[in-house]
Amino acid sequence: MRVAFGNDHAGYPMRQYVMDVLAQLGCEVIDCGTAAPEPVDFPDIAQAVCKEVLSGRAERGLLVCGTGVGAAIAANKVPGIRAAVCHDVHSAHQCVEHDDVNVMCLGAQIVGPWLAADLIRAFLQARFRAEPEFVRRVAKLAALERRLAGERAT
Ligand SMILES: O=C(CO)[C@H](O)[C@H](O)[C@H](O)COP(=O)(O)O
Repeated sequence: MRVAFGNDHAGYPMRQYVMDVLAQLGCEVIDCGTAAPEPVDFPDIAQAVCKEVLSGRAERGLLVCGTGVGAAIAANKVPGIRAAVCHDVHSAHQCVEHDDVNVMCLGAQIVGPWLAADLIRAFLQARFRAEPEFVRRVAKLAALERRLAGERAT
């Protein structure tokens, strides 16, 4: 699987570890993160990762900031992106299975490396379950996004 990965400065300490986990899982990584500890702004990193996902160059996105929260807020501003902060393994797979999440966000200051590896594995191995209630709800998310975009334009 091709994965767009991005980290800000707060995610930087976990960067190499996450890259190694992705490599072990056989992923091809599109690197959108910072390779230096100097401060950068997570909205810029999130935007770059989301662009790769929306273009289809990456099947999933993975963002690591300090808490995962800022990255998720930023990613969810991008139409077509469904992002979630996941710090437990159940959410990491259910968010894909039920909600078709395409970008997972982690907090490098919140979870340790072993849990991060389990979360990444759970997220990447999960597949959307195209059952009527899940399809309907994801369609409603898209409809909500279109409606709000239309209201903003008027
Ligand atoms: O977690 C984050 C946003 O939710 C960021 O990665 C930063 O850690 C956070 O905003 C703190 O910023 P700082 O410049 O590292 O103090």
